[in-house]
Amino acid sequence: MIKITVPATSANIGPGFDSLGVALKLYLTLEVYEETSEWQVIHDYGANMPSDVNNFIVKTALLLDPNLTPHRIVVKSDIPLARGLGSSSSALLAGLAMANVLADLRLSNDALLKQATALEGHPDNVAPALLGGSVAAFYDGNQVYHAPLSLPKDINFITFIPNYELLTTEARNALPAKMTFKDSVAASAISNTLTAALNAGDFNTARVLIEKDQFHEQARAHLAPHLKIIRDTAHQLEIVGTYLSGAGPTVITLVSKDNATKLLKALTNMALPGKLLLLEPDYTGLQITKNN
Ligand SMILES: Nc1ncnc2c1ncn2[C@@H]1O[C@H](COP(=O)(O)OP(=O)(O)O)[C@@H](O)[C@H]1O
Ligand SMILES: N[C@@H](CCOP(=O)(O)O)C(=O)O
Repeated sequence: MIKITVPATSANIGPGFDSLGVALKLYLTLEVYEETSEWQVIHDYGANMPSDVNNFIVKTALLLDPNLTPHRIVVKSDIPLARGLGSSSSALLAGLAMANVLADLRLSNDALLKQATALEGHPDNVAPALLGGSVAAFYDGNQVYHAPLSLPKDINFITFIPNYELLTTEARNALPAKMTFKDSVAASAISNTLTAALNAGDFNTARVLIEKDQFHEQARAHLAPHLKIIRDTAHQLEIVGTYLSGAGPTVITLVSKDNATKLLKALTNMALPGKLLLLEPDYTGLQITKNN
């Protein structure tokens, strides 16, 4: 049996639209069993998720090798679908990694990252899901340039996952078609300074900049009205560092360990419709193990 494990991811981290992301300790696992005459996908996502060759994971694997022999595979995941925690990237990477192993293609991580980014359209989920930790990345249509970002030691991600789905395609449709030159300069300056602050270990500057996105949050505010509510609640506790995770609707606040309990308690008392989790970064990324 081959087991592939892929972490969830939180993309953008505020102002790093389509370029910053972090892997989190929630996982999709794909177990690959015996060869079969047709693809069989065992999962508990419900009847709307295909269980045959039309399954997204199988379709992705077949893009890498159309002649792949069908297998029985089992998918289990703690990553909620269409919530802004990178479920599609985890499934996509699992499919690519499965094809890489089954067809013995021996693609490097860089080659896999390029394939995954080309399919996903942006590298901010697939790069940290593959490599672990936090990553800054840029895809020029040909190559993925990427570099690790430092995270403060003992950082926690207080994560509110609303009980409704929001497809990334829908949330991308809400984005403006254009930005002025002046606004683009300001928005990228914020993002650049955030990455420098994180790599310098200056969390006090970083957490303020995390809330200063000018690329996407405002345009998506109507799709995730709880972003403002959670940010305001955190501010009342003097906690700064709340952002829309990926395309939403999940909202995350980056906190030090001492602030985590305080914020969790306040948010629990508000009983917003959804799930609250305290997550930590995953520093390992995609893993493959083989058991005979
Ligand atoms: N494990 C999976 N198996 C098959 N398809 C998946 C899986 N995870 C995600 N998907 C597909 O990706 C879609 C969600 O992707 P997307 O809208 O980008 O949201 P997310 O923020 O969770 O990545 C799902 O509706 C489903 O079609
Ligand atoms: N940069 C993308 C990130 C999408 O992440 P997801 O987890 O919501 O798929 C965007 O903001 O559209």
